[in-house]
Order: sequence, then structure tokens, then C-alpha cells
Amino acid sequence: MSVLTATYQVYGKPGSFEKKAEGIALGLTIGSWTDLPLLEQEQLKHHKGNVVSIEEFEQDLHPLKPDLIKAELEIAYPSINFSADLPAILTTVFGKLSLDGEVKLLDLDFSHDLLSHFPGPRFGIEEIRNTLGVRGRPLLMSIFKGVIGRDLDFLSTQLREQALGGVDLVKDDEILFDNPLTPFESRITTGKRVLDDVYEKTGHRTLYAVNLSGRTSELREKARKARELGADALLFNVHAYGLDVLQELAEDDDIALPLMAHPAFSGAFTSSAFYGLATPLALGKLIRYAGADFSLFPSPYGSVALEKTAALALGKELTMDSPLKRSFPVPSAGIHPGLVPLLMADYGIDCVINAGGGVHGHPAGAAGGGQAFRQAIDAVLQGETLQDAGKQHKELQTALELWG
Ligand SMILES: CSCCC(=O)C(=O)COP(=O)(O)O
Ligand SMILES: [Mg+2]
Repeated sequence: MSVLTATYQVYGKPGSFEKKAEGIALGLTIGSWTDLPLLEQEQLKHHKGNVVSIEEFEQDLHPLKPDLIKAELEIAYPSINFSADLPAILTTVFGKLSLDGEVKLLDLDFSHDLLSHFPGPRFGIEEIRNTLGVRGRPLLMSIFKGVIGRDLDFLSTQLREQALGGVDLVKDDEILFDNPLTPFESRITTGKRVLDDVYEKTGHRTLYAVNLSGRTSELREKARKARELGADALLFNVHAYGLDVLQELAEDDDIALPLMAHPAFSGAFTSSAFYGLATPLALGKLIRYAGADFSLFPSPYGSVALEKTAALALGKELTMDSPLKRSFPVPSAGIHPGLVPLLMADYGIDCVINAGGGVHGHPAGAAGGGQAFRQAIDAVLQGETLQDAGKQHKELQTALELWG
């Protein structure tokens, strides 16, 4: 029988966890067991949740209630209890339970059969690399900054500058929504004109991820229109909409564009040590299953930082062997060229280095900022220190002097 296994972190008194685990397994499936007549027990046994394991961590005391210790509970839910979609799955394993005190959902283990209902990325790392013709190095992405209240001319100038710096991708900032000064469709057509022009002049190809925003019911049509207009990729604030909306976009053959999942809003349900979802599950595994080609997340080093073990585990979820294609890890937030060696040590070459302020804040402008990043990436690939590379490359030297 196919099952979905959930791992939870809970706190309680030593020896109390069996009862707690049984309560969850039954509460989220058939409700009661021992009270049922034998005939009903037989009829319902295929629907019953089962406790798979209980691990107590005696040394891990609750920081505020030291008589409680941490435990991890694994509970298997029969797949026949839910339809094969994330709303049903999340409601089963962490619906009411998410409201019931200090319980954190750490992981979900999908059976092969259940996983076959999820598309994964349409393009994945390999096909994105093919489109760009870039192999053997991390991709570099920059972000439009300060474009709220600005018009298409401003946007065009900023885009051209970023592309001239040698970035592979430029994305909208997640807070740029459809607006009269830079409407969604005009951003796509204008962006395309600028990037085609840079390509003709320099031979360097940059892709632009436009922010797909608005009411949920409008998204599919907007995304299809984006494709018709020649959009390269879509940025999507997936956690504000829901994972199933991402999946709907990923599965639509009339959209068929690379999807970039932004982490906005996810801190609301991942940041607590006691509640919510573990970050590698929310921004890694589920984002990949739902079909994002890129997952953005705070690196362990910048202005908004994730704890390092979570940031590394997240990257693994996006790239580990699976029947699904691999998604690009995109460590972000407060990234500058001096951090490139750390990011490449953590994520290797199959990642996207993503910077807004670290590109635009360069004294030589966004073009200089992009060049400094490319020089830092090349230095790491050649086994050079950034300090040595900085002696040959003035853009990198300037960035190192400014940000360290
Ligand atoms: C975790 S935020 C994702 C990246 C992003 O959208 C952003 O605006 C980062 O900008 P920064 O200037 O910090 O590079
Ligand atoms: Mg942003």
C-alpha cells in the first residue's frame, strides 16, 4: 500500500511521545481506533495512519521549558486518504495539526507512485544551461532595483547596464507588480528589445524573468500572453499564492516558460524553531516538486541569512537524484563578489549567484558590478584568491575594497 511519510519535531516529557504520535496518526486519519467495533476496524485499517518511528533527543531540552525534550516522530499516511495534490497532502499531514501547539513539519517522503503526480521543473538546470549556452560555471543573476515609480525608459537603461555587465539573468524585484508606468506586457516587449540589442552588439545573451502578479484567476492568461510576447522566464511569489498555483503554471503547455520561485512570505511559516515547515522542505523539496526551475532563498552569509545547515540541505533537495529534473539553487540577499568563494564552496557550479545591491551599488555602476562578479567567479574556477584576481581586474578590486 502506498504511503506518504511525514516527519515532525515535537517537544514533550521523556516517554510521552508514543501517545502523542498515536494521537496524530489516528487524529489525522480515521479519528479513533480501539473504540471501533472489530468489523469497522477491519474496514478502516487501510485508512489508518501508522507510527513508523519515534526518536527522543534527551540532550535537546526545550529552551524555555527544560523538563521537555525534543523528539522526532515519523508517521505514515495511506495515500488512499487524499487526492494526489499538494493542498490535500498538506491538509492531511499538517492541517489542523499545524495549529496544535509546538509541532514543526520537518520532511515529507513521497512514494514513487505519489511523486509521479508531480511535474517537477519543466526545464531544470540542464535545459536552462542549454538555452543560455553556459556550462562549467555558476550563472549570475541581477535584480532590478529602485524601479517603483519609474518609467520604461528608466527600466530599459537599468536593464541594458545589467546585461552589459555580463549577467546571465535579470529578474524583476518581487515587489514590482503590474502598474501604469511599467505594465507587465510592456516590460516584456521592452526588455526583449533591450536584451536583443545587447546580444547583437556584444554576443552576450541575458534572459529576463518578469514578475507574474495579480489575482490568481488571471495568472494563467497573463502567463500565456507573456509567452506569446516572447518572455524568457517568469518570477513568481509562490508562497503568497500557494504551491498548487505554481504547479498549475508549470504543467501548462501553453505557458512552458522557466519558473523562478521567490521566497517572499515564506519566513512567516518557516522561521520558527518550533512551528511551521522546515526550510529545506518548503523552499527545496516542495518547490521542486511543484515545478520551479529556480528556487531563491537567503544564503547563510548576506543581509537576510538562513542558518547554514538549512541552506545547504535546501540546495540538496533541489539537486539530489530524483525522477524529477533538478532546480537551480539561487542563494540571495546581500550578496557581493567577496562572497562568491563561499557560495561556490557550498553549492558548486550548479547554482545561480544573485545580487541586487551588490551589482547596482558598484561605483562603476551595474555594468561594473556584473563584471566584478564574473571576475570573482572566474577566479574561483581558476583556483585563484579574489585578492590576487583583484590585482588584474579593477572592477573586482573596487568591489573588494567596498564590501570586503
Ligand atoms: C531572499 S530575497 C531574494 C532576492 C531578492 O529578491 C532581492 O531583492 C535581494 O536583493 P539584494 O539587494 O539583497 O541582493
Ligand atoms: Mg527582492
